[in-house]
Amino acid sequence: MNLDKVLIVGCGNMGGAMLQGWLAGGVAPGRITVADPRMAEAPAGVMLVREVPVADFDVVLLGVKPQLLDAVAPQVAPAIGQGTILLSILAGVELATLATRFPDAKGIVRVMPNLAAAIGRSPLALSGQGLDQAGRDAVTALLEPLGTPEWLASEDLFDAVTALAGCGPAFVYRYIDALAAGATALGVPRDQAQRLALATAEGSALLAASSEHGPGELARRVASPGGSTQAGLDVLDADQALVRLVEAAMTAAERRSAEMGRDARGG
Ligand SMILES: NC(=O)C1=CN([C@@H]2O[C@H](COP(=O)(O)OP(=O)(O)OC[C@H]3O[C@@H](n4cnc5c(N)ncnc54)[C@H](OP(=O)(O)O)[C@@H]3O)[C@@H](O)[C@H]2O)C=CC1
Ligand SMILES: O=C(O)[C@@H]1CCC=N1
Repeated sequence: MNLDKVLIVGCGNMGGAMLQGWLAGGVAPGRITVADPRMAEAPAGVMLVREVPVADFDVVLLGVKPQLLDAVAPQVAPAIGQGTILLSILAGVELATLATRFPDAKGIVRVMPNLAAAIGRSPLALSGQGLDQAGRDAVTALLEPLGTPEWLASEDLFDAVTALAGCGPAFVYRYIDALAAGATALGVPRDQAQRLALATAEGSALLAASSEHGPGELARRVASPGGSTQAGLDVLDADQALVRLVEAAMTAAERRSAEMGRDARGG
């Protein structure tokens, strides 16, 4: 299946990151049209329009806020022909909700990426309806330049996966800031602490990604018995303090996704 012509509707933070990732990954700019009312300019070769054109696209990527679904759906519907696959990155909004707004789509796929799509390093969780294996394979191939697409066993996992893959970078950035703030409190100059915290996070993630060992074993290798790392880990691990805090944050994010989905369902 040939997914040649792509329309991005709403090219803000996340749609823009996907556009950047596709171009960096070698997708020809002439394949992509962007419909966004206020985007200042599109990268060279990408067509920028202010309103959704009446044309058949192979793929329409919906990149607006979930709360705008009902306002945008009538504008987008004319761009969806019998052969069009709709990709939605809208947090919370279910396949069934999308199907009522876009009944003509050949297939509908929810995608949960994150901002690292811009550098081809995003997880991309997928759940879809209406596509055969060839269609799913074509969607996977289209998304591969953005990172690591993987299909979920069930759409029921989507809000949980949103809390991880979609929101996750913000949680990681908070942790990097917390490392820097911790060092600043110990007297390290703020800008130096920020540099060291970022380099620590970058090196640790790259090492974990390329290591045969999991994060637990890597942490064990950092922590000499009775040493300074173990003293710090004892604080993070006491009463599962860090795990419980992160679980609470992810639960809140998951609930908010589900709530946005319910709001969109009722629209
Ligand atoms: N940000 C993230 O990291 C992630 C976001 N998402 C999902 O991505 C979606 C977009 O989020 P995000 O990129 O952060 O939001 P943004 O507000 O940055 O992007 C939305 C874009 O849509 C534009 N827009 C508004 N109305 C229309 C319209 N009628 N037609 C076309 N474009 C329109 C907005 O323009 P203007 O600003 O001028 O109104 C803006 O450029 C959300 O549904 C979110 O759930 C999913 C994963 C991660
Ligand atoms: O905050 C949000 O709702 C979106 C979904 C995942 C990341 N950003």
